[in-house]
Amino acid sequence: MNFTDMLLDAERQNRSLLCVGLDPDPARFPHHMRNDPDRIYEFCAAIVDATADLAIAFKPQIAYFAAHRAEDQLERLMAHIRVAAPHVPVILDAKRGDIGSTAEQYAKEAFERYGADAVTLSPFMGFDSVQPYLRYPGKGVFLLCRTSNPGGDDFQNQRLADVPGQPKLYEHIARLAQGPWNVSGQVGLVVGATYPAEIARVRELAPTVPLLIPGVGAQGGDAQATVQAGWRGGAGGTTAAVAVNSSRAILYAGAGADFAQAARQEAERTRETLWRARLFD
Ligand SMILES: O=C(O)c1cc(=O)[nH]c(=O)n1[C@@H]1O[C@H](COP(=O)(O)O)[C@@H](O)[C@H]1O
Repeated sequence: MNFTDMLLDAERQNRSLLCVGLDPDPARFPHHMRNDPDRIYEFCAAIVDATADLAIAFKPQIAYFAAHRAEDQLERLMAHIRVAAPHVPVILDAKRGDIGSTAEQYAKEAFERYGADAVTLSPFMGFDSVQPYLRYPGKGVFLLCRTSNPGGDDFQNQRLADVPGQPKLYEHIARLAQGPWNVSGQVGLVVGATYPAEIARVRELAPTVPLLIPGVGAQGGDAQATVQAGWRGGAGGTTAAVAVNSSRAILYAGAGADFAQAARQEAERTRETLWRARLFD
């Protein structure tokens, strides 16, 4: 099954638009595990087990593993997700972007070493930097488009004088993802939940691509506005997946021995809010 179908299938099975972000920070671990990077796998596996029936996707952030020399724990975690949640796709958040020959190595890392179903990429270096990922059949890529951080304005909101219609950079990226760059049919976009008006604009320009939308929870994005702007589904309509990511608000919902249960409760609450927001579409 290709990545886009996996997402839609997980949405149906788990009745969820919630992407559970796996950003393990040992300094914020529950008291009995605090500051112990050797327990990254154990922490994340407990979160996966507690939310396997609630997530449309899992999104491990690679820096949180690499910073602690914990790539081997990420490998184990990927293998664990395959067993504990075989119906939930995994988006490796790596935000790669490099010349083609180097991108080939990054693609191999994401798809062969870690076995990810999709990866996040920066489109800044152009199409040849994205192409190596598109050669992996069925694998997804999410291009950064309108990111959730305030500094996203610096480039993404600037107009491109040399492109017909003088679109903003993020609008141009959305058009490329919907059209000429989407040679694999598995290209999606990253749009921040902190900017619902821009999510709606991206949806207008890219009606059928999956959207990864981080920024609810710790960053304060509006979950309901996000879904209303980005979700396209239901009978007769265009079906385009939306995965709304929350990391810290779920991972660190509790600091006691019952942290996984606390994470589940927060995930359930967020999933419910997102799921109900579809009804206003
Ligand atoms: O690509 C991403 O996942 C991403 C893009 C973006 O625009 N904003 C953003 O926050 N992210 C990631 O999404 C996660 C957000 O985490 P929380 O703010 O804790 O929910 C982090 O892993 C970020 O690196």
